[in-house]
Amino acid sequence: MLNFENHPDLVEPLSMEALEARLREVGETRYHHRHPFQLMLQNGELDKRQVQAWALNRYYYQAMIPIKDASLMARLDDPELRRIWRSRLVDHDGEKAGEGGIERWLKLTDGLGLDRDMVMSTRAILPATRFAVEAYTHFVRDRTLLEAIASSLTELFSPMVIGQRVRGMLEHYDFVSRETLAYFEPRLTQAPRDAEMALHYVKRHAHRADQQQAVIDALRFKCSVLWAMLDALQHAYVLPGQVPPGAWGGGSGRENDSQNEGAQRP
Ligand SMILES: O=C(O)c1cc(C(=O)O)c2c(n1)C(=O)C(=O)c1cc(C(=O)O)[nH]c1-2
Repeated sequence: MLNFENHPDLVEPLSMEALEARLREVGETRYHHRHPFQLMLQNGELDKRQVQAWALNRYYYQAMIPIKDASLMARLDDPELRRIWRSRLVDHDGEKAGEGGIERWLKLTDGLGLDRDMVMSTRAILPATRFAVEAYTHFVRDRTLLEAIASSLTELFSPMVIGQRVRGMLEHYDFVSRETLAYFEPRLTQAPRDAEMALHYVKRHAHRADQQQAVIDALRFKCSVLWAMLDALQHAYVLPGQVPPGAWGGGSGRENDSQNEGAQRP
């Protein structure tokens, strides 16, 4: 039976070990490895159009991650911490054009036959994708530094979900390859490095019960962001839902593609 971590709000501070255990419990119950869309993706139960929709929408998350990291970095007054955090920007943006995680994500959308300009314009993403990702960037900008750093702790759990996803996708879909999924390979070392640093910071800085509660809530919030992104895909492209006006409805998105379905022009 899943426990939805029904703990009362903290009154007394937890030990560092107990705080970490509580954070891991949040991930176990709320992270997107349990989402039905993620399960369908890794079990080969989606068709190509649904996988394309996932890659197209997730591009917006990828594109906004360095922006949220830059806003977080602007608030770090310790050069050592800034140096460490800076590696996240380099991971995504690369040292020069044609490198980095965003570029590797575009290799995935290219490989799936989506038009780069359409993907990069983000004009065809779902409204709920946009709102969820913006909620994350605004959270990091507006909340305390401790909460902002804690909200990245979902990365403690991402290697597990990435491993399952890549294995499942390679096994089940003939329209993806190791090359098109190359985005995920470096994440398996980058994410643990980043998550360790964030966890270390949180354990050192969240002493009081209210600070520890804020950290737990920040991680729950971030799990909700990722969950809401998959809910949006599930609703629009899997359930007998409806693709919202202006969002991608099928086809490559290139101007002259007769496969393009309705709904593309906002
Ligand atoms: O594929 C995934 O399931 C997954 C999850 C997450 C996450 O848990 O937030 C990130 C990523 N990927 C990722 O690639 C990434 O760069 C990333 C950055 C962050 C963050 O919060 O700063 N999360 C994630």
